[in-house]
Amino acid sequence: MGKIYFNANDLGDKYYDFVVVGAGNAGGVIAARLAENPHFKVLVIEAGLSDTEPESDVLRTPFLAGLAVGTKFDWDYKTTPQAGLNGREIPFPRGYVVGGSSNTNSLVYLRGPSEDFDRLANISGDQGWSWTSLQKYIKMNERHVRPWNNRNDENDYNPAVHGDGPLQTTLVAEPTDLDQRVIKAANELQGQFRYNLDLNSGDGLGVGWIHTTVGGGARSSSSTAFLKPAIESRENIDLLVHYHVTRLLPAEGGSLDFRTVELAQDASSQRIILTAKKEVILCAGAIGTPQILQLSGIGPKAVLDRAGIAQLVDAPDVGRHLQDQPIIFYQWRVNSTTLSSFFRDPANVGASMAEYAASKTGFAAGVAFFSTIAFLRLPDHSPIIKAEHKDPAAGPNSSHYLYSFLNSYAPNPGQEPGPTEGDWISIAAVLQSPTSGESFFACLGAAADTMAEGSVEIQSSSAFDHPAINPAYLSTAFDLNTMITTFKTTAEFFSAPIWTGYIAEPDPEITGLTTDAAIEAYVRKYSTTVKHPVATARISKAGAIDGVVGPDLCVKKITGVRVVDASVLPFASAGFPQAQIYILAERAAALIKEKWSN
Ligand SMILES: Cc1cc2nc3c(=O)[nH]c(=O)nc-3n(C[C@H](O)[C@H](O)[C@H](O)COP(=O)(O)OP(=O)(O)OC[C@H]3O[C@@H](n4cnc5c(N)ncnc54)[C@H](O)[C@@H]3O)c2cc1C
Repeated sequence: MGKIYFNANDLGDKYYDFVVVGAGNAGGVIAARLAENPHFKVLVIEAGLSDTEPESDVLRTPFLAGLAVGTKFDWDYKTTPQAGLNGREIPFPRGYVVGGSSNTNSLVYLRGPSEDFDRLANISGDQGWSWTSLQKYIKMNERHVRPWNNRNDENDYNPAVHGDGPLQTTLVAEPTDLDQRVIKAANELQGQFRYNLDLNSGDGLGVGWIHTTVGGGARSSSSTAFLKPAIESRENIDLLVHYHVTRLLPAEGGSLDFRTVELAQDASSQRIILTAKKEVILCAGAIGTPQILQLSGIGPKAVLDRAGIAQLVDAPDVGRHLQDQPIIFYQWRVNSTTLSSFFRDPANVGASMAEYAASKTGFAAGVAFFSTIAFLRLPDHSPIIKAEHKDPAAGPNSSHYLYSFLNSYAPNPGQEPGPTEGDWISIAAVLQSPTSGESFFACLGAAADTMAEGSVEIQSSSAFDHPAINPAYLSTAFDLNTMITTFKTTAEFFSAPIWTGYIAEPDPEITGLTTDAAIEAYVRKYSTTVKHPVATARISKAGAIDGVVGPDLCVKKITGVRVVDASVLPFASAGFPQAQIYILAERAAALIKEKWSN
């Protein structure tokens, strides 16, 4: 068995071939796969907490997915004031825990269009990143399992596109009336709203079921599926918890080999130095990775100068090109019962939690309030695409925006009833109807692509100061137009016969959204983050002067360091990033193993 350390001094004089920085979505996969070679010794260093800490039920219970935001398991970042959002600074969650954001996210597992991966192959000049080439990594990573109630879901997905990997994914256990209506509306409307049997097939357009990273009634994360099983079964992998990697250090003598990491528990504690024999693999995510590189003197000169860090390597794209999409909710009152009535009575939620605690079954064992999704495109001759002379989608079969349908009320930040901090009961406060005795449902609208590019920049030379995170939301005409379209096309979707008599009336604020100007005002007032940041250490072709890593994910201009996480993805994903990052990590691990196996 490997060991889990909470004190770096206990590592003694151990040596490691690989030091993996960050035990998140990618880091767990990289570490576990490398440890499959018994000749490799692997250390994973995680800044955040153990995922078995008290209160970690919030991580494991599917019903509570997303509620770790703002708790001790969250980095508690905020963006800079966003001009496109009326100057608001918005919370920018990231998992601060073993498992990283794969342990705190909303569980959606959707790989996105094959064109996203083919674009990655073209940008990097390595066809190994294409959808077709990646199939074996997709299949070795993920496995479809039935939901907790063993519902026969055979007609709701395509088994041929799923594999036999450790990561478990599942469909909704008890589809609701709303879910069934969404699928029926798709069949009635066809066209861009056509039903898509399995949105994980590489066909990323249309309306279909959401797959979630849940198995056996609990979250399946990179910790539970990869890292922990590896530590429990192998001698050659250790985990050091609650230590920040504060920077990478170059080898002595002016070499640009950066296989030495400096770490510490907090700003004032002793610095510890470790050197990887083979490689350091940065898996610290789209915020942590550019932060570590900049702290190490690898980044844009102006940013490093302002923070008082000597530039060792000119790498202008470190921290640049940050992409993340805006998201918003629209609500309608319905002539039917949705979960908002269920949530209104805390006794219902209490009973479900008790059942879950006893047997991992029941309502809390699944994601019951958003189980369907639509991936849609702007019209081919959209004036906004013409005006921009550019289409940010990866190709003609990739979406520009998406809807998800929530079987409950869902307020935007600042709308009532707002979330209360704290335990699981808060979800009832968030999702119940605002008016007693009535039922609501909500449509989540989000951009799938964005033209905005922001930045992550360190503000000081301390690894314990948060960097400035500027996603530049709604800073382009394209992004604004896309968000306005998310609302306008709801009318088209709700024109399907199945909705007749179901939708009673829009929420009062939605009633006023009759002009583009009114929708723009709503979108700027309420949009927040979809929480999918990428591209802050972008991949590019070998030898290209732009980008941070080459096609093998090694950091350009230096030796000894690779990056494997969301930061290398060159553009916002038209799917959901966790699936793409799992796939990226599988192939990256294979590349690393291949390099060092002889
Ligand atoms: C609340 C929320 C909901 C989301 N919902 C979804 C969803 O439903 N579906 C989906 O596909 N995606 C979702 N995402 C996004 C998705 O989870 C992330 O894009 C993905 O998990 C990022 O993977 P990663 O490996 O790049 O980073 P992470 O999984 O974030 O891992 C980075 C790890 O590095 C650690 N770290 C950072 N800095 C240091 C340092 N200096 N030293 C040591 N360790 C460090 C972090 O603590 C973390 O554990 C969501 C994200 C959040 C936060």
